Amino acid sequence: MNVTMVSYEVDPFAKVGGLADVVGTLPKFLKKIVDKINVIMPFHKVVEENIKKYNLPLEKVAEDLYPISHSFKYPFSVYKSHLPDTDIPIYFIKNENLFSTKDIYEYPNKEHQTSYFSDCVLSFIKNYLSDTEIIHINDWQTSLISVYLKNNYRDDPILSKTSTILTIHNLGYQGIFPPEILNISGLPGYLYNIDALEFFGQINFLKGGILFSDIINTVSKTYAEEIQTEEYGYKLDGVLKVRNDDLYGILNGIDYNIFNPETDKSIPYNFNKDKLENKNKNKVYLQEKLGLPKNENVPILSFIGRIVEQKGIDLISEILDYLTLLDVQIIILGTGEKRYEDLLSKYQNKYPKKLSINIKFDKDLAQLIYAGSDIFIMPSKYEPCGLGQMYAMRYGTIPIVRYTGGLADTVREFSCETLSGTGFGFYEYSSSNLLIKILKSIHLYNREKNCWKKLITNAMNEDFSWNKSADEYHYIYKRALSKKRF
Ligand SMILES: Nc1ncnc2c1ncn2[C@@H]1O[C@H](COP(=O)(O)OP(=O)(O)O[C@H]2O[C@H](CO)[C@@H](O)[C@H](O)[C@H]2O)[C@@H](O)[C@H]1O
Repeated sequence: MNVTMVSYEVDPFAKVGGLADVVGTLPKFLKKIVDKINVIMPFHKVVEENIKKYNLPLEKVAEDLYPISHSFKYPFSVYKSHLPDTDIPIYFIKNENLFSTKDIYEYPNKEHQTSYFSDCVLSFIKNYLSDTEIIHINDWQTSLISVYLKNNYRDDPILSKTSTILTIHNLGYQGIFPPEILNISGLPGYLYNIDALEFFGQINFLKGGILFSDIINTVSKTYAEEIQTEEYGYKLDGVLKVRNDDLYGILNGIDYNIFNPETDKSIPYNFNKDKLENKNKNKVYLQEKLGLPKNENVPILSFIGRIVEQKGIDLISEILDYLTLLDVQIIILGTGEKRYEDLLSKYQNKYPKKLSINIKFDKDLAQLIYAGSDIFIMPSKYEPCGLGQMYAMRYGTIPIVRYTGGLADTVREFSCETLSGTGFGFYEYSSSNLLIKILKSIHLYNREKNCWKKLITNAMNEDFSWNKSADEYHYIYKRALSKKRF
């Protein structure tokens, strides 16, 4: 079984969110069960920086290649490296004009960039990775790959032999553009049709991925159900229901070797569940680093993530004033929508001794926050899987979540009576529900020390490694091979 994964982000070469973590780690676990695995991504500007930072090799393997159908007849070259500490090849599609923005999602005409990239990937696979049997695409940016394959290349002697899997990491982002993009991409005009890519007078790339991929999956079982409802379906629930027989939910894992509090080099004090005093030392180190008063007895609440509506930022900001009345410290790390960034930054000036608002992307600081805080809040409006809560639990930091999507599948409500459970959560999306769970956890932290310790142990005992999920991917790969849709 030969698999080629395609993604816009792969850690550590370019990362904005959880997609990068998944495509950066899943191939390592799939390697044990498939014959061959390759990864392809764009040569974003930041890739070069990270290749140097992580001291990884880079060689040019092809140049003067062209897309097959796309109307942009610009040449591209291909560079090769490997995923760190593995021999898994990763190929970068390079075109100076199309992938040169500092922020990887900043390019003004994203439909030009992503359609060009998708066709270039197929051109490269046809010429250099022709033994590929499964192309595993991710999110809307790579969705046109399935559309090209099942329309433009259905008679191509090499490409027609490949099966496709689409993983939806976030249905909230679909890639919706004016109809002219069909012509520019070199895709047939008949796709402007309600049963194909047409979507309220526009073209929807993700809809194309859903309709033309052999198998579709999303990143938790609950989210796979939720997206077939009007509330979570972002107007694609009907299309997803049509593909219900081929739609799976496979929970993401995390890399237990990298995210290991016992060996993690990015935190000053390593720890495990029997040596929690070192977790507190990380806390004091974190407080000092962020200019908060040093006190290992005050609970730290943290949030790490993209600062966007999805993540429940409005709920957090609604209760910040009240939280500062309590003896707690709050740390926020993230970037995203300017309106939320500005809103949070205002609180920083108001409560400098209680709050640390960090509007930036900083992987090392993220690790330190997972390790040094006590409670991790993730009150998402919707959450396909969520990795933050899993990292937090691995580092003995207790999650408070809204029970939706992957958060519902990974966090179990703790009870001091039965001593079972791994965190706290609520269902109805409201700031008072979030506040109640925060108050409850602070009460346990301060007054029920034994309960709290058991809760930490339970959270640290959870197994969110990739092994089980990699087996499930293996299963859907087999299904994709046996079931080609057209
Ligand atoms: N400012 C910052 N500095 C440092 N690190 C930062 C950061 N902001 C975010 N991160 C990191 O980015 C990752 C975020 O991953 P999540 O899965 O929680 O959310 P995201 O919405 O990006 O992913 C989407 O895809 C993933 C993968 O499938 C799904 O889990 C999720 O539900 C879906 O929304 C974590 O590793 C976090 O530590």
